[in-house]
Amino acid sequence: MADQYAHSGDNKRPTEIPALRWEEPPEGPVLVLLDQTRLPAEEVELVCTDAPALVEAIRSLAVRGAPLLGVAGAYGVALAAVRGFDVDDAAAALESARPTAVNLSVGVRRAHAAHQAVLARGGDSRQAAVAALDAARQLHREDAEASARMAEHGLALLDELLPGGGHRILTHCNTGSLVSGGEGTAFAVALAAHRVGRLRRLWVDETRPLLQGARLTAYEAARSGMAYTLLTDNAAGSLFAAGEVDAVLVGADRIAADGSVANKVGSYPLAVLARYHHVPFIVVAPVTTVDPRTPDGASIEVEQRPGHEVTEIMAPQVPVAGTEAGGGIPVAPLGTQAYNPAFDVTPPELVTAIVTEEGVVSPVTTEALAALCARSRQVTIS
Ligand SMILES: CSC[C@@H](O)[C@@H](O)C(=O)COP(=O)(O)O
Repeated sequence: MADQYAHSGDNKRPTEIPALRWEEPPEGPVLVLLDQTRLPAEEVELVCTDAPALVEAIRSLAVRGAPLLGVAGAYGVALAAVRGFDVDDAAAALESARPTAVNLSVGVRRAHAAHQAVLARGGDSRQAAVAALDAARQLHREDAEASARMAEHGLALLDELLPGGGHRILTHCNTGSLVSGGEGTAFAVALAAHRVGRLRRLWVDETRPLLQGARLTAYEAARSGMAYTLLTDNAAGSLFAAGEVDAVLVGADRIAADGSVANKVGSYPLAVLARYHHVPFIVVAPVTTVDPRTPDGASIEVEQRPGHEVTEIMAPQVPVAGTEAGGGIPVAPLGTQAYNPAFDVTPPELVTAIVTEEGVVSPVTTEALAALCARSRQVTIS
């Protein structure tokens, strides 16, 4: 395919964009988020001073992506604790802010458990708050480390599956430093391939309806200097048919015990296309995304988002109160019903491999995933 479709990012700014940070100004501790709803047009920060503000930021997707939701949730518990709010209430509200990404509840529970453990030992609320914050910081560091190890394992897998090099990788949604304490999941693998000169091109699905691919992945790809090309989600079929895709790399929001993968809606059709065209479909996710308590794909709760995200474009993320409208530009007749699941589920038989920081699972089976979880100190098998 002709190179006029490619965009070589020429912006050599740092590739790691801090998606969130903890700050302690004189007025009191805050969690500062890069507002992802405003990217790429503006780099605007959102300052959360309490858990309800963070819950709203999570619902509106100002902060998003499975690993980062876990880190944000943990800091949210710490924020409630250090500011003297009810920590149990905050933890419950944060955990239920979005249902599909298991990492959110993993992060919230980890900081909450650290807080509770100190109280149970007779510690005071200040000591308990310090423990919650330490747990959040530790999770943040672990996420960065996991990201680096996933990139190593993922690159080795690509080299094994595609020995010729010059990889043309298709990705969906956004999985880079905007969703992680490090360089992300699937995007981190593409970045690793780019750094060693083996990425020929990153194909970026725009990811309707909220355009995480166009707005965020293209933003990250441009910053990294890699060759990338944006396509509408429904152009992926013709790209496969033209023989232009060597591998698909996506992240995950929850991986059931049987290896079913919930990820951004549109991932499942890519897996079907990949199988038809004999292209590997690779999922990259930290071990915390594997949820042994969810037995199979049918048991994964898929978040349903408001219809206006489909019937309008450019809607502000805070909906217009008391109406179904989102305040954006209508692209469908008023009153049109919309089907808007945020995620879909890919069955394990369509997944070539799951890359984690603990290594690669391939073929994807219940037994192999259970062994992975048993090896990892981060996942407790019930
Ligand atoms: C590493 S990120 C994996 C997933 O969280 C990502 O692909 C995704 O689906 C994010 O969805 P979002 O609705 O933007 O939070």
